[in-house]
Amino acid sequence: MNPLRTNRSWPSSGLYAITPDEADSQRLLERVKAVLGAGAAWLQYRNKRADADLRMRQARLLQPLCARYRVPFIINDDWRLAAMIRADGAHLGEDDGELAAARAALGADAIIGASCYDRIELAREAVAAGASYVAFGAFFPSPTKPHARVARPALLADAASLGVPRVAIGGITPDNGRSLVDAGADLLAVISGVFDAPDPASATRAYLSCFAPSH
Ligand SMILES: Cc1ncc(COP(=O)(O)OP(=O)(O)O)c(N)n1
Ligand SMILES: Cc1nc(C(=O)O)sc1CCOP(=O)(O)O
Ligand SMILES: [Mg+2]
Repeated sequence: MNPLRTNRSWPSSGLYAITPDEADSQRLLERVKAVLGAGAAWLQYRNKRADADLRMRQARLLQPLCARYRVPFIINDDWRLAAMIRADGAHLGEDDGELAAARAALGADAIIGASCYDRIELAREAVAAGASYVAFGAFFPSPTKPHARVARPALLADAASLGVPRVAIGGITPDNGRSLVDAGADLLAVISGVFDAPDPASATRAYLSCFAPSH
């Protein structure tokens, strides 16, 4: 496991829950509360369908909950929103702006993640530009992003020497997650497997078993 390079003491392994495109803010809050209560390590606020106003309101609703559970609160796509509300970090993909600009705005202690898809070179560049973690995927067919590029689990081992936590994403279930942890993933990032489940708390607990020592 690679520790996060920040002065804050955040966990650097476990379930990284990512919110779904939920318009009903109260329902979102209840489901996130269940997931954090069941032991998710990190939360990313992601809502690709919301306008800027709803994203701001939902982010402000979830932020104190994360603080209460001592779970880092990461904003997807929009480092300016993260800076405005003083979130714990931001996640940036290839269309989401310059990582160095996000680092300059958010400061040294922010968690800034970078999508690296199926490419180790992107991960090297991201770490050089100040990324706190690198994310690879999709490892399995993703109900949320059916056309995502496909990544090989061996990438996770290739990225070990980068010295930052490695996040795996894309179609991860409680049944296939352990194979990625065994391949080197520090965090498993999941949307549908957690939030489309009838009981997100028990789904969360099922993911945690991917990190338990095997007998
Ligand atoms: C942890 C994590 N990994 C990857 C992504 C995907 O980011 P991106 O490629 O920018 O795609 P969108 O999420 O913006 O659709 C992520 N959000 N989180
Ligand atoms: C947002 C996202 N990014 C991916 C990538 O490969 O970069 S896969 C993905 C969707 C993850 O959702 P689910 O857990 O429902 O498959
Ligand atoms: Mg993005």
